[in-house]
Amino acid sequence: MAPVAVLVGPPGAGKTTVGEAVAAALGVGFADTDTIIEQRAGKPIPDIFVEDGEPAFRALERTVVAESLAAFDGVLALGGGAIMDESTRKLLREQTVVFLSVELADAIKRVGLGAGRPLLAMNPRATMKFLLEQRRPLYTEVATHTVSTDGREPAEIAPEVAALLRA
Ligand SMILES: Nc1ncnc2c1ncn2[C@@H]1O[C@H](COP(=O)(O)OP(=O)(O)O)[C@@H](O)[C@H]1O
Ligand SMILES: O=C(O)C1=C[C@@H](OP(=O)(O)O)[C@@H](O)[C@H](O)C1
Ligand SMILES: [Mg+2]
Repeated sequence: MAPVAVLVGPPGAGKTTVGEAVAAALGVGFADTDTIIEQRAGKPIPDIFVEDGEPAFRALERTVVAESLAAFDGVLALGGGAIMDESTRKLLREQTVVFLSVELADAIKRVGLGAGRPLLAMNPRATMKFLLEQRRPLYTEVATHTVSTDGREPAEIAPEVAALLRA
């Protein structure tokens, strides 16, 4: 079993929002690894970062992503940093992976002051700029499809993603 598609991209790309709409359009299930992580940990992501530290979050994320890739057959959204892990990138080589791209201006507009995203809690703009530059090659490496989201609404992006998955 494998997901119909895996959505990757930076925070604010719309993985969660667009992913839900794509799954609905295709009539398949939707899952977000961040939600599964929160269920497993029994607390929200910011609390995991503060109480257990980022390495503990990344370890749980690696496990949840691997399990979901093996067992889930709908549309799967990953957290923005999941692709930092080399073993995760390796697993993604066998998957249909849609990179939702977003540039700094729109990403910042969408995540605001970073509420609920602990990495962006301080200096959201500088941090986002760094994350985008550091991760862009990794998103590109794992992507089988790339869809730009800048200046576009989810209502326009989701049908485009659904269409390319049907093709
Ligand atoms: N294309 C878009 N245009 C405008 N706002 C968007 C778009 N995609 C997502 N959003 C909004 O941006 C915020 C972050 O979206 P989300 O789906 O959580 O992104 P991700 O999961 O990639 O971090 C949400 O408030 C969402 O409603
Ligand atoms: O970019 C990251 O490292 C993270 C992105 C978040 O997911 P979204 O990309 O859905 O915001 C979430 O997994 C966590 O806060 C870490
Ligand atoms: Mg998300």
